[in-house]
Amino acid sequence: MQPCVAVTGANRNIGAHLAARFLDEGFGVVAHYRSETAAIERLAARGARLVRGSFDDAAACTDIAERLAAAAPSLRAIIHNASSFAPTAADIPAAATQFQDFFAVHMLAPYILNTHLAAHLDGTPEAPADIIHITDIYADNPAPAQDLYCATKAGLQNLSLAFAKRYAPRIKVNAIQPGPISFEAWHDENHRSAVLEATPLGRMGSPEAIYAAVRAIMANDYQTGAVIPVDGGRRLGRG
Ligand SMILES: NC(=O)C1=CN([C@@H]2O[C@H](COP(=O)(O)OP(=O)(O)OC[C@H]3O[C@@H](n4cnc5c(N)ncnc54)[C@H](OP(=O)(O)O)[C@@H]3O)[C@@H](O)[C@H]2O)C=CC1
Ligand SMILES: Nc1nc2c(c(=O)[nH]1)N=C([C@H](O)[C@@H](O)CO)CN2
Repeated sequence: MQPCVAVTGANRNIGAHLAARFLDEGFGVVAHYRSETAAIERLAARGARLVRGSFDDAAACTDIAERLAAAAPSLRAIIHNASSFAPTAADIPAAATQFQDFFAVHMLAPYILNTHLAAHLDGTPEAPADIIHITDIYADNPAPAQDLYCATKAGLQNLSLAFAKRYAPRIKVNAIQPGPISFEAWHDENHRSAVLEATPLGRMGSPEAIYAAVRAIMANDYQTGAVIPVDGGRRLGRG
């Protein structure tokens, strides 16, 4: 039977690329998504099983976890890719709402899904399964304008270390820290130029670079609790 991988936020960009590449390589895929997109329809047409839902609160995360478990009784890996990214709002009530939303998708959802799905991960001490959290280089060195996003990504990164201890030796738990893979529409030209100027490799990364890091972690049976930047050196700057 083909090994199966669950990917969250699989309807666009990096998540959609990860799911498509796992299908290319003959894995079964359970694709979680929130909004309908052409990319999620393409994954379904290629045989991916779909689980739709929004990580709004504990009840919603638990419901999604149960539907993921039903869709894939046996899992080789779970990739926590889903994420919300926005500058912190200027007023406190709006920022407080953002904080709850970022906490739910970046920390509560991985916590609940991992706790529910650990028994469905088909690892052994000799051949461990994988949980991979996609964090951000900003988890270690936050951008003040996105402080709430960064803080919850740092929380996810810390959960990676706790889960690495909790689920060893049957499951490895690692984090990947992307650098500039894509820009948001609200990133102006000055920001884009400044980011690339501060990136030693001088160019944007790609979703394929993240997929390569995912597959390298899965291929290494002696790596857990690792935090792996895939950022063109962006975290170092040039100075
Ligand atoms: N792109 C980059 O340069 C960088 C990316 N990263 C990280 O890499 C990962 C992928 O990035 P990227 O592809 O750009 O991400 P996107 O922002 O393009 O997509 C995020 C995904 O998460 C889903 N999502 C967001 N909030 C929720 C929620 N509350 N419940 C369920 N699903 C939700 C989105 O669904 P919907 O379509 O419905 O909104 C979408 O599928 C993320 O974890 C991101 O933080 C880190 C650093 C840099
Ligand atoms: N969920 C997301 N997280 C992040 C995104 C994104 O588009 N979605 N993008 C970035 C930035 O582009 C950054 O890497 C470059 O300034 C960070 N996180």
